Amino acid sequence: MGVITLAMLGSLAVLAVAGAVVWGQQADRPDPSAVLRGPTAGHPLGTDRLGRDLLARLLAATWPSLLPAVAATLLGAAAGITLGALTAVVGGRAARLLGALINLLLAFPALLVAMFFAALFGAGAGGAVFALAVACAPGFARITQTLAAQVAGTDFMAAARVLGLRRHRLLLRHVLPHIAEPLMLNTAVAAGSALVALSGLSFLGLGVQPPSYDWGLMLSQGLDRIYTEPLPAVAPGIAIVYATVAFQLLGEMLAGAAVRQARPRPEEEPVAHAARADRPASTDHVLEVEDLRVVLPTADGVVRPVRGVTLTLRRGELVGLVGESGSGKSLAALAVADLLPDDARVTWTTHRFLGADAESLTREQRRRQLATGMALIFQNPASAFNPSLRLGRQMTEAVRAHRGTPRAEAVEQALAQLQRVGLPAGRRLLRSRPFQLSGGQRQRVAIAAASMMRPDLIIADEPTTALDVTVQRQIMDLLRRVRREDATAILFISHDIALVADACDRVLVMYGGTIVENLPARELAAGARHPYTRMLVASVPDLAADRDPPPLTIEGGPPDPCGTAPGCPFHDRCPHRLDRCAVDSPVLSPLRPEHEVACWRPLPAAPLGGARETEEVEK
Ligand SMILES: Nc1ncnc2c1ncn2[C@@H]1O[C@H](COP(=O)(O)OP(=O)(O)OP(=O)(O)O)[C@@H](O)[C@H]1O
Repeated sequence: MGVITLAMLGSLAVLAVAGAVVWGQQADRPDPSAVLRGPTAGHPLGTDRLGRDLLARLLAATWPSLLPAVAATLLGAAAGITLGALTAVVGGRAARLLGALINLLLAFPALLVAMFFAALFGAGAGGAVFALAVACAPGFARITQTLAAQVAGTDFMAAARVLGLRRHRLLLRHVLPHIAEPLMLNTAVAAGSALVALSGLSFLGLGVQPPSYDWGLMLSQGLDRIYTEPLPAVAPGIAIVYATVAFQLLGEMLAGAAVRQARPRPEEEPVAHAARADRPASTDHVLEVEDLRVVLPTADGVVRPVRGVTLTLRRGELVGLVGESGSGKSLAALAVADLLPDDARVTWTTHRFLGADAESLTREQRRRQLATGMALIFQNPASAFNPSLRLGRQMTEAVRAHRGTPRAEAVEQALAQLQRVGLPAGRRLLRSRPFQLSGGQRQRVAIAAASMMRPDLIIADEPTTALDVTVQRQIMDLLRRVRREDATAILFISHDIALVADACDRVLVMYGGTIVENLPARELAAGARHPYTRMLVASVPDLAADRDPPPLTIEGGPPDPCGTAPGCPFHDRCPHRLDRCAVDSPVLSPLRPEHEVACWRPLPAAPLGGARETEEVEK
């Protein structure tokens, strides 16, 4: 498509530049002896009423046909984009007024607007260009407004506003660069439409006026004798279609290039989705995942945020997943829930949920199994709910869709769940919209909604991080209640080591996309054997502890998620590393029942005094 598009655009560009120079004289030379001729060898498209060669006129008209179309598009785009983008940087009332103005302008059909203004500005090429620019500006304003609205709410815009950036800087530096790509595509496509519209205006006598001419005027003049000589009308029609298709293809090509740039193909990895037959399915195991890997394409190459995660969750078990930011906790969880974007490459050797291998299910069976068996609770309860829908509808949606539960029964179930999470005024709540609730209430509703299907597994991705400390404990207690009463397994992702140690049964410690230690939560403080776990625990500040020396910090930074270096991911930050740590990757191996570690040199168990003492003893 790229080659064809470039060939078409190239031919138009050559004709536009050379057409008037090469064929201009011939196009304007009258021949009284050859008036209104049909196609002959000398005049392949025939002649007009002054005996001028129509092929020469068609080729010479490339420039006067294309230039006004491109000019009108650029003018309309500049006006529309400015209008639309302003809605993102001006304040509330001004933005609403601008929005209303855009809606008002859009209410009139573009061609009617163009005809009105063409008549107002006076017939002629200049008037037609301005008329068309006015007509296409609202379309650009609308798409820009929509795109800019997505940028307006971002954190970086908020930060830029806090920094006191002026509006034009916000516009030029933050808004326009983020939405430039779709606008360019739109402009290319709009140029084709502008050509058709301008030709239409010339056809109607509102555009180019004789003795000037463009394809639209030639089409109009050829129409008089279309039944006797079709070519004089058909040929300019074909020229208009040809140029319009070239502009449309340019838009398609730019769109394709944008998508490819955003999603380069991830490298093929030799990991197959082959289930391991040597591990029998266990009904006690809700989830069994082995060697889970995620590869994500980005503009700078592929990242490998999850690099061989193996985890098992038993029924009713509350398992904490901890690790520093960027270690791949969320992506591993989303991969388990099949919620990663389509371009993510997810592989595993075993993925068994509720005893069924993922490969043995059809797409539809798997979708249904995940929808009914698994629920997710996200960090930000504000974005977990659709702000425009009442909570009742959102809470009952899944049971009604997947279980066919009648509405009244679903509402009763929702009320019972709300009661259980400590929100007794259920009926009023079900009629509320998410923004009417506090963060803690919303997270309770999220837990109630997650429990509606009585799922076998709840993945809670930092459900307490956005809440204050007292509410955090309440939410944690709720999750424990849910798992106790429903025997639901819970994977609890958190940065709060103390909370995890206190509330969970087992802790998985993640570093650099792999699980480096799996141990009972009660042993986290004193029994951790991996140096990273030990340092992670030692870096947690304790209100009761002596502040001198200050809490430990782990020197260095996390491994590059794009890197492919061998060895232990923690080796360059590890004070206990051996030579082999840089070259051999340790695998998660049992030290004793219920305790696994991926380390070539696990530390000795710490004395009862805790991790900090061990660090000091070792130093
Ligand atoms: N859509 C994405 N495209 C490319 N890289 C991504 C994408 N999402 C996440 N990453 C990268 O993958 C790595 C792991 O991200 P993930 O969100 O799983 O970390 P995390 O351990 O959950 O961190 P946090 O505790 O801060 O939420 C990070 O380096 C992140 O930058």
